[in-house]
Amino acid sequence: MSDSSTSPADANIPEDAEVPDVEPEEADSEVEEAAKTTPRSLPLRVQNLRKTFGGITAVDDTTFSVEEGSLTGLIGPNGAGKSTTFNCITGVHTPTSGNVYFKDEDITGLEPHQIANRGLVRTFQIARELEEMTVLENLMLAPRGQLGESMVRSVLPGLRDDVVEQETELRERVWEMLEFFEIDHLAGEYAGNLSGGQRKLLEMARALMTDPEMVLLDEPLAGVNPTLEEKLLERIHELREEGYTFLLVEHDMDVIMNNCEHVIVMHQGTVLAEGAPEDIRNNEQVIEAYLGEDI
Ligand SMILES: Nc1ncnc2c1ncn2[C@@H]1O[C@H](COP(=O)(O)OP(=O)(O)OP(=O)(O)O)[C@@H](O)[C@H]1O
Repeated sequence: MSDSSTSPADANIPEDAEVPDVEPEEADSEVEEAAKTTPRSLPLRVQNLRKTFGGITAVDDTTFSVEEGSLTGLIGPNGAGKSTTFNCITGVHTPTSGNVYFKDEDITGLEPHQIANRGLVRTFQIARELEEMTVLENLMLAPRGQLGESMVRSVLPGLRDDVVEQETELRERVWEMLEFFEIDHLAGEYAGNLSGGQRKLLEMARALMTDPEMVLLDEPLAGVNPTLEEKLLERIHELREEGYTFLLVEHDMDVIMNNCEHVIVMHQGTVLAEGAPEDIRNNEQVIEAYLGEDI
């Protein structure tokens, strides 16, 4: 799904260009060392986030960040404030106080579509109106800023060439996405007829059609059978290798512990602990918060 582009190695280098006098082996190890020590950037930063509903404090002074290109898990017992945090990040709720930054830009209080336009999206359940459309139509309608829709073409004779071209490109991208998620055989099926797992694949494909940099997944595996679960996780890992960043809320601890490289634990509206899965699994405070549930 990544664009094919010219690699630096393919670039034309003039014959008389000055070449640094470094032994190749030495240069390699320097690059490797730099990669190990250079911290990755933090596209998402949540700072002192607070959200109250009347007298209930759902999120209370929550601060965390997510590293670029990571698959980070957000966990916590029921009522810990995970969904409210998600909703504050993606513009569904306006925080009572605190800030959300995406790529160093303050996105606090923006509308969901404004946040999506900046490259931060979440998956949404397929709404009723979309259930009455085919899988293909669902994806055609998903991307931002598209001019060309089949419907527009049918009502506007003599569309501009650039609009037709845009629709052709869009169609190609939709088929690429359908094939990537292995749901191309369902292109003509109404979304309302899909199984729970197939819906999750479509939800994720819809989110990716907006060309995001970061995807927030709220329980992407709920109700998904093991075969589709494996497929979905494989796709998430492939996308992460391409550079996408993921924040994942999931109740299934095995999924979190086996797939995420960093885990943030919320409890009573705030961050209780964060770290590598093995550290979280052995963290006394986390074990206590889950009251002995298996983690
Ligand atoms: N719209 C709302 N109105 C009133 N209280 C709310 C609202 N949304 C969430 N809450 C309360 O805020 C607290 C945190 O809820 P939230 O759904 O964010 O937790 P969660 O960690 O996602 O829980 P779960 O894992 O059960 O989905 C809970 O006490 C919940 O009852």
